[in-house]
Amino acid sequence: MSDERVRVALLGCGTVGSEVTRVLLDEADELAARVGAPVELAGIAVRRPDKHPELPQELLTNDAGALVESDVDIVVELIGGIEPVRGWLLTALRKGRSVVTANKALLSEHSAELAEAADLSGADLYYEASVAGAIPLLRPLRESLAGDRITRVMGIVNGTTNYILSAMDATGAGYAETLDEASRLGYAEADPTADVDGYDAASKAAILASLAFHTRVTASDVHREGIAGITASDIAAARLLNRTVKLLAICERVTADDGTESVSARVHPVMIPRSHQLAGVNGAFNAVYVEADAAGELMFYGQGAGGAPTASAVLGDLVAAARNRVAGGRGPRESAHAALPVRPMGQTPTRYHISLDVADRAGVLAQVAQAFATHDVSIAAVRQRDRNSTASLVIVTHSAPDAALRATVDEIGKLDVVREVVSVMRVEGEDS
Ligand SMILES: NC(=O)c1ccc[n+]([C@@H]2O[C@H](COP(=O)([O-])OP(=O)(O)OC[C@H]3O[C@@H](n4cnc5c(N)ncnc54)[C@H](O)[C@@H]3O)[C@@H](O)[C@H]2O)c1
Ligand SMILES: N[C@@H](CCO)C(=O)O
Ligand code: NA
Repeated sequence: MSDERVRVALLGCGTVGSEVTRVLLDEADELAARVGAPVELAGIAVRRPDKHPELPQELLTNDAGALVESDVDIVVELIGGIEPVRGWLLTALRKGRSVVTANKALLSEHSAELAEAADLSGADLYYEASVAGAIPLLRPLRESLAGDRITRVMGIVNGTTNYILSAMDATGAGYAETLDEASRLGYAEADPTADVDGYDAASKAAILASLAFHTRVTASDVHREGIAGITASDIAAARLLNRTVKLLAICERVTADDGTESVSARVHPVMIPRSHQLAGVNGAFNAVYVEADAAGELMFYGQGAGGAPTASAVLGDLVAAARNRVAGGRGPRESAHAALPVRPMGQTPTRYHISLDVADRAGVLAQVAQAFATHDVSIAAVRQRDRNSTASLVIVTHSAPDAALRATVDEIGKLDVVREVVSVMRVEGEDS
C-alpha cells in the first residue's frame, strides 16, 4: 500500500453526504485496501457547523470555496444546484483536483465546460450517482458499451414521481400526501417541483443522451412534461386498457430516410401495458433499457434515489478517482465527437391514446375520424362504450409526428360532438 494519502474534500452533508461521510469514517481501512492508499477526509463543508454535533468538529467548515482551494486530491460535491457549486468545481478541476458529483442539474447544463477544465489539468470527472442513483449505468455507457452503437435508452429515472404514480395507481392515494412521503424518505429534490415537473428526469435524459450518442445534449434540448397534470381520469383510462402510467425518459438515435442521424430526448408521462417490464418498477426504484446494435437489449434496475443507495454510486466513483491518483492514469474523458443535431419534439414519431366523451348519435365517429385523416394520423384501435346520451371513445393511434398528433387533439377538442377530452397520453409498448 502507498504511504501517500488521498485527501478528500466533501461539499454538503445532507441526505447523500451524511451517508458518504459515515462510510468514509467507518470503513476507512476497507476503502484504503481497495484504493491502495489511505483515503483521508480532509474537510466537510456544511452550511451551519453548529447543526452537526454528530460529525468530527475539526473537519467542519462553512467555507466550501476555501476547502476546494486547500490541499486536497478529490472534491466530492453533494450540495446540488448550479451556483455557486459550478464555480467551485471549475476551480477544483482547473487546479487538477478530481471531482465526484451527484449533481445532474449542473452536469446537464455545464458538462462541456467542466469536461474541458478536467481535460486541461488531467483531472477526473465522475458522476455515476447523478442518474439512477445506485444503479451502475453511466459507467456501462461510458466504458462497457464504448465499442457498440447505442440506438435507444429508455426508462424510469425519477424515484419521486415513480413513487407518486405507483401509489396513485395502487391505492388511489392523493398526490400531495404521496409527495410529502417521498420527501420524508429522502427521494425528492430540495425543491420537489424539480421532480414533479420533470426537470430532474430531463437533466438525467440529457446526461444519458450525451453519453449514449457521443453528443452534447443539454437539459434545454430535452422535451419535458411532468406529472402535475396527471389526474385520476388518466389513471382510470389507463386501467381500462390494462395499462399503467409511468414518467419515462426516452433518448433515441433517429435515422431519417436520407440516412442522416439526429437525437431525440424527451421526458413525459406514458401509458404502458401492465405486462411491460417497466410497469412492475414501483416506488423509488428506477429501471433503464439500453438498446445497442451488437449487445441487443440490456436492462438496468435498482434503487434510483435515497441516501444510502446514492452514496454507493458516489463511493464507487470516489474509489475509481482515488485509484487513478495512486496508480496514475485517468478515467474516461468526455466523448462528444458525433455532435448529432437534436430533433425537435414536433418531428419525433410518437403514438397517442385519446379518451373522449362524445354525443351518442349518427356521424360522430366519422367526424372524429376525419380530424385524424386531416392530419395524416392513422388510427390503430377504437373502442366505444355507451352511457345514456353520451358515448365514451378510446382511440389509440399508430406512430405519427408528435406535432400532427397534437394538432389532431386540438381539432377534436373543438368539435361540437365532443363533450369532453377525458385523457390524452402517449403510449409505448404493444398490448399482449
Ligand atoms: N437524495 C437523493 O436520492 C439523490 C439521488 C441522486 C442524486 N442526488 C443529488 O445529490 C445532491 C445532494 O442531494 P441530497 O438529497 O443529499 O440534498 P440535501 O438537500 O439533503 O443536502 C444538500 C446539503 O447541502 C448543504 N448546503 C447547501 N449549501 C451549502 C453550502 N454553501 N456549503 C455547504 N453546504 C451547503 C445543505 O445544507 C444540505 O445539507 C444533489 O445534487 C441531488 O440532486 C440526490
Ligand atoms: N429526486 C431524485 C433523486 C435521485 O436522483 C429522484 O426522485 O429520483
Ligand atoms: Na447511477
